Amino acid sequence: MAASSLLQSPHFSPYFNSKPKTRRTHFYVKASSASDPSNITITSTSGARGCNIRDEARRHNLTNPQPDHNFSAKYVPFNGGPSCTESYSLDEIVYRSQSGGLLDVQHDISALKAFSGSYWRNLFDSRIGKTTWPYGSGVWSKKEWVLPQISSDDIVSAFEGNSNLFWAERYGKQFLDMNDLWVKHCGISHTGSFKDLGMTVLVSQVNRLRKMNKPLVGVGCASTGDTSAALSAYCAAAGIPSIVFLPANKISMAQLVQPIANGAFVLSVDTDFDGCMQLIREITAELPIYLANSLNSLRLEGQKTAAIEILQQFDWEVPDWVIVPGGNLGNIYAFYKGFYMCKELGLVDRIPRLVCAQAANANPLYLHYKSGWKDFKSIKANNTFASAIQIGDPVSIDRAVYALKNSNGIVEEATEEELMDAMAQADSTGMFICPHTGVALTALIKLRNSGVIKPTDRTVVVSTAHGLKFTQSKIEYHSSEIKDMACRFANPPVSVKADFGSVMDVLKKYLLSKESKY
Ligand SMILES: Cc1ncc(COP(=O)(O)O)c(C=O)c1O
Ligand SMILES: N[C@@H](CCOP(=O)(O)O)C(=O)O
Repeated sequence: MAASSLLQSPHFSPYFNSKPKTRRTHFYVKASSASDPSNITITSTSGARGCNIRDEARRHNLTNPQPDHNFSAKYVPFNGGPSCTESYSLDEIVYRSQSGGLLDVQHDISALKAFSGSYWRNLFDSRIGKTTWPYGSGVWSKKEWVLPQISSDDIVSAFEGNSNLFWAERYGKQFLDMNDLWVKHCGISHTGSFKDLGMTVLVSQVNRLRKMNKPLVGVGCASTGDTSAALSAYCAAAGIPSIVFLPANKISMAQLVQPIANGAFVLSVDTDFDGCMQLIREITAELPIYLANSLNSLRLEGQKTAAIEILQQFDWEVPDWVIVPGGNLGNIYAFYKGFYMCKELGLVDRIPRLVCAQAANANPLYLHYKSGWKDFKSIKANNTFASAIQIGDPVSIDRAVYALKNSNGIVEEATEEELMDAMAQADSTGMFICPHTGVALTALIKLRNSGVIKPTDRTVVVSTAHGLKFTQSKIEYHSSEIKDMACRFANPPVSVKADFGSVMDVLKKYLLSKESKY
């Protein structure tokens, strides 16, 4: 029987029919060799009562050794070209190429290509909605494409990913005359941002390196708030010390309290994010602290799974546009890489056009794009409500330019008023987005107004963090407290005396105002 039909067979959805709390039956795809993709069987094991999912996976691996596949990955210089021979094992501690350039994780594509696009689609689909370790994670459900060589036992996961792809029906129709607008809610996640996707990969690899007795005492990052939250949570789950460098008074309270609560060593540094980034790079070169920012290409391997997930959620149909807010610029490349791998390995036949959206107060990529990609200049980023992307010297600038050039991409920007208005309008249709998503929505509004994005184009806006991390900006907006901003969509609470007549008066006024709109 062909692999794809086996995977589609009713036997391959064991969890819907079993009673997980008492006794589980696990089904595994087993390939005897990567060079013979047709030689795949499905075997099952029965879990004993009371044992946990990691134990079950461990026992399964002992009794059914992993197939002798050839999947592997290594570091190579980013965009090094076919003649480049420089490479490093993922078990080395290295962040830069010999020439000082960025690195990329390169997979053995020919080994992955031994399996068809439909094999991969079916395999990934078969893992959704289960609790099998580690595939219950949206990241590790694509393990073969992420870190193929890591033992499942070393993985540190909060079953991140599998985030909601929300059909923005009312927002699309009411504000943009669009019928097929979607918001990928990457911020509805373990620590409230897409950073969890990359951090599970990085911390898992650190866990492995520490077990190999590599000299790593802790893991560190510079952060505008979300990377530090994710790093500290995953490190805490694994019992690994984390050290975070935060720009003093430039991140939200909700973000600041996350690493504090998770037991990180928190340094509040009197500089901006770019200053913190410079410092952590210097420090990690001197001390046995592993660098967790997206300069480290391991992170992007996890983040790219959000792109694969979007395709999967559309039943492997490719959207026309994907809009991503950009700061340090790792994520826009991660999306490109995820989409590109799906095309290269035959899961889909094209990739979407990418849009990177920046705050006008922190827009070095936008300026570079507008100059026709002439020489890039870093800038001093100004304060923005989209504080997590207040970055003037993005480490992944080369990756972002590559992603945009190769996806026929566009860069847009949003002023403070535009991003706050977009956020308020989106919230008024039932979302509760962060200001960075407001930046992405502003890009969409501009591209719809100019006719670049058509009403029927299937468009995905990537929402990168949970709105609850940024309540202060919403409070200021709805109190109309922001200097030089009209706050056109503010919806302040109405103070009313505690008597029947007063309440009736304000309610009648409110209901009349609603009635006049019909
Ligand atoms: C909420 C949020 N959105 C967007 C971004 C931008 O992602 P990147 O730095 O990968 O461009 C960040 C971090 O930089 C972020 O924390
Ligand atoms: N927004 C980020 C900035 C750092 O980005 P990274 O992806 O390079 O870690 C944050 O939350 O710190």
